[in-house]
Amino acid sequence: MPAELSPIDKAKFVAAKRATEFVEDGMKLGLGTGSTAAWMVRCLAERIREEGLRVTGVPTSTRTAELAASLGVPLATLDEVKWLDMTIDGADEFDPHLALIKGGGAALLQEKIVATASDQMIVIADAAKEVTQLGAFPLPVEVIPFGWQTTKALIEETLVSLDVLNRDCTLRMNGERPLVTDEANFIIDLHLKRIGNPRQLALVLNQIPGVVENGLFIDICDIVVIGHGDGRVTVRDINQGTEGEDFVEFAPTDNIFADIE
Ligand SMILES: O=C[C@H](O)[C@H](O)[C@H](O)COP(=O)(O)O
Repeated sequence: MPAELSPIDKAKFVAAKRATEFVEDGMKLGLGTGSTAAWMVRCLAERIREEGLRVTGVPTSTRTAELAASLGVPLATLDEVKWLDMTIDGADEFDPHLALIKGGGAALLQEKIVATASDQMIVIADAAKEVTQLGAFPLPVEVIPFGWQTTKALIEETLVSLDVLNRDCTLRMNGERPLVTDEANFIIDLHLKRIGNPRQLALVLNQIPGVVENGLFIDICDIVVIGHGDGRVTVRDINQGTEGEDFVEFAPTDNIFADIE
């Protein structure tokens, strides 16, 4: 068990813990990917152990699948369950409309499919992820490896025509080699000077041959749970137009650190 969590990890933990309180017995649940989503999987596993909560999780990456399986969270594929009650996932940025940039962990494709197939998407994030305008975080785009350089050039041309390109797009690397996603694709990160119209950008990007999906999630997220390092959580519901503040006791048990060195 780590001696002390950093304030940012505490913020992620409290957001994740609060979000798992939305989970009800019998739910089919999309399990997001990333460091914040990993806390959610740990908190969920704790509820399963302690309360006998019954859920079926649909993971959005092999990483999440391995973590959830190792902690005893029952899993199924999306094709087995077809539709989900809720997805809980992290984000790289969220704006006042709860539009998101996702894909910093290269899992955006499965994440978008799973979130879209859910009645409700809850995003969990530390407060630093909140922005007034998306786009400071490089926008990840998943492309097929065939002809990726041509696809990248077409993306850049499109961004120039929309007057949003800041500097050349970059192929995401894993050491010396291109990073390969769970779907055996590559990721191109887009460096934007501004997002422009995110809805238009998302549509235009997906029309470029070779592009599989982009990391803009628009009108998908319903609730954001924002964690703070002192244990406060802000719950913002875009459909209800409500915002409330809570406090989550920061008392993680030894069990919750079981998979952490
Ligand atoms: O591809 C990865 C996902 O979209 C993550 O949910 C996102 O990058 C946030 O990750 P983290 O919680 O580690 O900041």
